[in-house]
Amino acid sequence: MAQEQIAKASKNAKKKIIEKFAVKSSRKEAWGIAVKEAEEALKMNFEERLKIINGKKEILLASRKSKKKQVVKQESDTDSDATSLSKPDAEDIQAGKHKVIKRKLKSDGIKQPNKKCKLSTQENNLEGHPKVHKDNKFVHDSDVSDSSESGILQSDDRALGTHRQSKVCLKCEKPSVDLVQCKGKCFGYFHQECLVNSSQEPLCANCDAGVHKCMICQETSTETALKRCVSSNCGRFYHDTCLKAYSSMINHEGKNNHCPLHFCLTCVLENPRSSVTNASRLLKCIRCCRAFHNKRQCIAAGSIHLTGASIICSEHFEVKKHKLSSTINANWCFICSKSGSLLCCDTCPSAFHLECLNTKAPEDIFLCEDCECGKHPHYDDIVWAKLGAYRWWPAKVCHPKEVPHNIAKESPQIGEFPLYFFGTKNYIWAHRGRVFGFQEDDDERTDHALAHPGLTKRFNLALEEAGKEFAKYLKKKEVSMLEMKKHLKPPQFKMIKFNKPVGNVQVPTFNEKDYNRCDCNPNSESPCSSDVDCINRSLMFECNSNLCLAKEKCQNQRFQKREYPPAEPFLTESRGWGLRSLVDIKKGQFVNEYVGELIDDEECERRIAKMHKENETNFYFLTIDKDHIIDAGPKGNLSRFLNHSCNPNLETQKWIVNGETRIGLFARYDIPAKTELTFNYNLECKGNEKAKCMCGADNCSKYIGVRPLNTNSKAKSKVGIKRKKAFEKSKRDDICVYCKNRGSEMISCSYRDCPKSAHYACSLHAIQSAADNRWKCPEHLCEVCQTVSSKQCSTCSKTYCRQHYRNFLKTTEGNKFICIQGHQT
Ligand SMILES: C[S@@+](CC[C@H](N)C(=O)[O-])C[C@H]1O[C@@H](n2cnc3c(N)ncnc32)[C@H](O)[C@@H]1O
Repeated sequence: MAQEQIAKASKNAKKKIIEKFAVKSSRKEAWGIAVKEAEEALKMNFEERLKIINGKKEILLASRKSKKKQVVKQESDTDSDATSLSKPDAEDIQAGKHKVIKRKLKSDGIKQPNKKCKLSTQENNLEGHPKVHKDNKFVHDSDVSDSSESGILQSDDRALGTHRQSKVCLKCEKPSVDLVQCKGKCFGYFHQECLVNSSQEPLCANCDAGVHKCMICQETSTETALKRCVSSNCGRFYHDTCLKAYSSMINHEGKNNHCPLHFCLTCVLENPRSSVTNASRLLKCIRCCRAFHNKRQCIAAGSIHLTGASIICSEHFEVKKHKLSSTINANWCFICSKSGSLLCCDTCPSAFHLECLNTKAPEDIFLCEDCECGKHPHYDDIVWAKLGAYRWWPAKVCHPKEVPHNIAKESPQIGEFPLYFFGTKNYIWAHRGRVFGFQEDDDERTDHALAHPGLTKRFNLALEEAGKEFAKYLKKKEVSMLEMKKHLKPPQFKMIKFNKPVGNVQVPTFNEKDYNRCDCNPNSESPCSSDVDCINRSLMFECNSNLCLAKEKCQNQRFQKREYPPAEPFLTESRGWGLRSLVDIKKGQFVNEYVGELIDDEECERRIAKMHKENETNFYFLTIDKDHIIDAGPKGNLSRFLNHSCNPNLETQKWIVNGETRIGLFARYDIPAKTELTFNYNLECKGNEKAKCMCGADNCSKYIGVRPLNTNSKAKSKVGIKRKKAFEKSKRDDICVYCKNRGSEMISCSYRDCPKSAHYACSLHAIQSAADNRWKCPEHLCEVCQTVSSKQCSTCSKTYCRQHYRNFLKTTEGNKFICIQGHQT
């Protein structure tokens, strides 16, 4: 009874206002009365609203019904003004052809765009009051009641109203400020009546029964079979396998075991290899594991806002038979653009040849990669859209806030969003099953135009408009990408200064006795630099800071002093993060040391297997020798961001620093500031086998670790071997200095430019007894103590170290050395 009175009073008040306005003679008086009555009417609305807030649903329904009646009346009043949607290509399609399409669509069970289609025109709606042609209206009665009954509000933020601060009941999905938190493990909120009545504590049915729904596969399992998100107050459950499969599919591992509801899916899909640092609030889907930043470029179009933090995402769109809600697939392959027998995605228009996908026909339904990851259209996307018999037509995905009033107020189904058709200026509510992304040059498809000689002006206009909008869209996207990249931080790792041995890995302890002091004059301008012939430097030994006579002036302690030119990680186009220098670098300059955990081969294989299992694609293993591998994954320094290139600007060199072998990166040529720094991974960087190389170099071998094409001697860089001058293989002796035979597995003498080689097996004893684990041919070892020699007899090539040479060598007139004992001439 009360409702009727309220509705009647409100109607009367409005009527009176209009009447009073009509009285021209007593305008002032009428104005006064009108204001008074309008106030009353407003008050009435306020009361109405209060009642709604208090949960008096009947009043809400009554008010909606009365409003709807008005809309219907308005529609019938404006019949004559409206323009109906002209079929975009009606003129183009010859009658027969058109019929064929119609028949096909009919047989597919797809509804034709008829008088009930969801359309309107901009001319009528953008300004002033909306005028909707009867034929263009598409609000189904069922839609309105559907949404109100399921508690789903419009996707327009304005509709949130008092629900912004409230929570959502996880059973009936209605937002309310009056909810009780379940005392079980789910931490969910429910209406009292939605909880289990029998239990003493407030418990939801799932917690009461000890079962929960996996937010990924949506199947219910017992608590023991599921894993709960570690985040406090999250309480979402997942099957471990589902979580792993999902993480690898979207190429993102939840930080510290947090579930996917703690990162923005859109940001992750756009930058899978980066941790997204934008901590702005996330809108979380109450039905699944998807969350988005509360920004129009992040949120999936068609998601329904329930509260300021909860949505039902567009993934939950359901095909309804009575609506234009089925998916229409393209009749060409999205890879090769040709027609034929196609595998159609179940939820979007994409279609593929099995051969193009290089896969077998799935037994179950097929979802394309984008749909599987949950990559849905976003607001402002320029798309191709199809409505029944109409041809694929360029359109824009609009935000419900930005469409004409009469379109916006229509209550959409979850997953539906308004589309604006270029050229025709029509609006329609659509879903992801009817749209696919516009691409660069789509507006210049002249072949398409040629295929349809009768192409209408309107279609051309639509293409032109879409092209312009798309260019704007790309520009905007680029700007926002750049902006986003500025806020992105590289994935986290622990910064360390030196290699950290792990497990059984041993590093040699430094013994001062084994150290060879160089001959450099400590008083010279730059002792131990590349300008002077420092014996340690030539042998790729660093001088010891305590023992080198040059002390602080010594220029051969670059690893120890960490003399790295400043560099910064940056996000590359296709290779994840890379490193670039902030200053100019000179040829031969020490750039960085590759540091990380020092592991053995066994541990390395174990780590690689684990990473392969988890579909990890970034590997940070660099081999020093078969027992020592550096893993810069968990711990390292900036060098871990160095990407591979088939034509790199850095090369690796093995140096001995206080008895330990370390790997340094040195410039192959002058490198200007802001250039990406790269080195050739060769086979020394494990884990990248078969990985496609995206270095873009002219000589790229297409795969990381495969020898680059057309390499010249300059481009060759072998990890761990420094050669001051090009060490061309052809110039090397291929006869073993010990057994005098040729053969494979030869190693080269590490002394300067010495061309001598030996079989690995033959030289093993020498390597093992060498202080630095490196082989030098016997010629370069002191005849007495087998340490590195410093002087050599110019006649017989016998060599002696600094301690012993005076006993065995004498200087000749020509300042050469010769054995004291002399030689037979
Ligand atoms: C040492 S990490 C380099 C840093 C890495 N890009 C990142 O984002 O952390 C090596 C990994 O980077 C990627 N990568 C390096 N160079 C590449 C290249 N030329 N092409 C494709 N991927 C590359 C591969 O995934 C490789 O396993």
